[in-house]
Amino acid sequence: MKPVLSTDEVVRLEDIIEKEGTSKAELMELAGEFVAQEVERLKPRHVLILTGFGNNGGDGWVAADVLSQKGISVDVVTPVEPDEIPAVLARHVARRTAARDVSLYVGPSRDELSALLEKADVVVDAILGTGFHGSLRSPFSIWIRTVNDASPVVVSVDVPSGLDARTGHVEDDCIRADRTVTMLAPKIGLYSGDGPEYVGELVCGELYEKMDEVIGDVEHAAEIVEPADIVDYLQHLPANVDKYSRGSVLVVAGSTQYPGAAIMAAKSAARAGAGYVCVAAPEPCANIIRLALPSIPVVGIPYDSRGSFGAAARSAVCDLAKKYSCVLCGPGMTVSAGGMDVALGLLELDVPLILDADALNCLAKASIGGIDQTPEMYRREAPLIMTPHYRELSRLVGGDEVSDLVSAIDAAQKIVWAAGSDNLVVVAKGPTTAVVGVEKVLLPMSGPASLATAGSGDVLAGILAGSMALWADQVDIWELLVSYAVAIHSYTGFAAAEEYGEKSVIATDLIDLIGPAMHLAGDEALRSLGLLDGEGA
Ligand SMILES: NC(=O)C1=CN([C@@H]2O[C@H](COP(=O)(O)OP(=O)(O)OC[C@H]3O[C@@H](n4cnc5c(N)ncnc54)[C@H](OP(=O)(O)O)[C@@H]3O)[C@@H](O)[C@H]2O)[C@H](O)CC1
Ligand SMILES: [K+]
Repeated sequence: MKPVLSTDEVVRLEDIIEKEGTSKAELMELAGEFVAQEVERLKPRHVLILTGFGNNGGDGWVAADVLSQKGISVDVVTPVEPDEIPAVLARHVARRTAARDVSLYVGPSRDELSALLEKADVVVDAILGTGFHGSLRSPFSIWIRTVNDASPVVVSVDVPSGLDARTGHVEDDCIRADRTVTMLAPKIGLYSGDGPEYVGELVCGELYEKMDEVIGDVEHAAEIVEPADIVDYLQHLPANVDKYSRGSVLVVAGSTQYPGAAIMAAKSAARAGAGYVCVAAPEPCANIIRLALPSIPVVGIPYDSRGSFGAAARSAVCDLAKKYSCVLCGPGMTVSAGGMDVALGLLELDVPLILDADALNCLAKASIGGIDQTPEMYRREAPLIMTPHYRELSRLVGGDEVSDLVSAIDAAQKIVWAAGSDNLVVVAKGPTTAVVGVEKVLLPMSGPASLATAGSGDVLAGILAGSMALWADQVDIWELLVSYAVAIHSYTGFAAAEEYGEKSVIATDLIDLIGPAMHLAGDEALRSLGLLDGEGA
C-alpha cells in the first residue's frame, strides 16, 4: 500500500528528513531533477517552465537548469526577477539557473505567453504547489487560463496550480495537467473533490532514498491499495469446497417499489463467490424476485400497506439471519417503520452485517443527531460494514456537509472512532471511494464514471456480501477485504465501459462482468508481482 499524506504531514516529513541529514535545499535539487527526468521522457525540443514565488517554482528552476544542460531549449517564465523571488531556496536556484543557457521572461503579457506556449512541446507548471491558498491572484489567474486555452502537454510539479492540495478544491481555475509529478508522497487533495479532474497521470518522486525508514513516523491521511495488496482474495477456490463452505448470504432487501435492487444485490453476491444466497423480501415482491433469480430462494416477509417491510418483519428476518455467514440489508427496502425495526434488529445479532442504502437511511432516522452520538449502535462484536454515499453519510452524522473525499473521510472517521471497534468499516462511496476503519483509511482502485449509474451501489453491496461470505474466515484486516470488493466493482465498470461504451453502461451489465473483473484484477496483481507470463519467480 502506498501512503497519501495531508499537506501538514508532508511538512512534518520534510522536517524529519532534514533531521536525518538531507536538507530542504537538497530535496529541492532532487525534486527538480525528478521533474526534468519525467519531462525528458516526453522527448521535447522546447520546454516552457512557468514558475511562481515559492518553492514550487524552485523545483521548476532546478528542472530548467537540468534540462538546459542536456541540450534542450528552455524558456522560463517568472513573475519577478530572480533576485526578487521571496522564497530563499527558490531565489537561490533561480539566480543560478538564470546565469545558465535558458531564456528568461519576466511578467510576460498574455500575448507574449501565448507565443511562448505555441513554441513549446512541453509546459512545466511550477507556479503554485502546497503553499497555494485562497483565491488565485494575478498574474497566475491569467497564466493558468492562457495555458489551458492553448492546451499544450503539461507536466505539473507537485500539484496542478490552482488546486488546493488539502481538499482538492478548485475555486477559480486550475492547470489541467497531463501528468502531475508529486514529491515525497501524494497529497490527499490529488484524490479529493476536483483533484482527479485536473491531475492527469500521477507520478510520485519519493526523492529520499531511505523513505521506508521515515514514512511510518508521519500520519497517513490514507493508503492506496494496489492490486498486489489484495492478491490473497484472488486465489482459485480450493478443490474440496462445497456450497456451504463457500459461505452463505442473506440479502434483506426489496419492496414493491424497488424489487430490482434486491435482484441485483443477490445476483451480485452469488457472482462474487458466495455458495448459497437467499433473499428475504416483503411478500408482495417476492415472486418478481423469484422469477428473475431461479437459482436463488426467496423468503416472503411480513409487509406493510406500501409493500415494504412491516411490523412483524423484524422477528421473521432475525430468525432467518442467524443461519447465514453474512447478511446484507438495505437495497431497495425504502424507509419504513418496519424497515427501521429490521435494521436495528440485525444490528443486535451476532452475524457479520452489511448495511447499505435505505438500511442506512433507516438507521439515520432512528438516531437523531447522528449515529456517532448513539453508542448503543455499536454494542456488537460481529463485523459491521456500512456503505453510504455522500448524502447517506451526511445523514448518518447528523447533517455535516460531505462533498468530497476529505470531508467524507472526516465523517466516516466520526462514526468509526465513536465505536472504536476494529470490526466496523465505513465505505464512503464517491468518485474516489474511501474504506474507513478505526486505524486505516484505504483507497481502493477507483472505477470509471460509467459506475455513476442507478443500481451500481446495489451491485457493490452484493459483491461485498459475496466476498465477505467467501473469505470471512481468512480476514485479518476487514478494510482490505472491503477494498478488494470495491476494486472488483471498479473493474466491472472498466470491463462494462469497454463492452457497452462509457455512457451506455447500466447496473445490470456489471453483474455478469464480476467474474471477468476478478480475472482482470488477478492478472494485474500477478503482473505487479512479476508472476505473470513467466515474468518472474
Ligand atoms: N519544503 C520543502 O522541503 C520542499 C518543497 N518542495 C516544493 O515546494 C512546494 C511548496 O513550496 P511553498 O514555498 O511552501 O509554496 P508554493 O510554492 O506552493 O507557493 C507559495 C507562494 O505562492 C503564493 N500564493 C499562495 N496562494 C496564492 C494565490 N492564491 N495566488 C497567488 N499566489 C499565491 C504565496 O504567497 P503568500 O502571499 O501567500 O505568501 C507564496 O509566495 C511544494 O509544493 C513542492 O513543489 C520540494 O518539492 C521538496 C522540498
Ligand atoms: K504546480
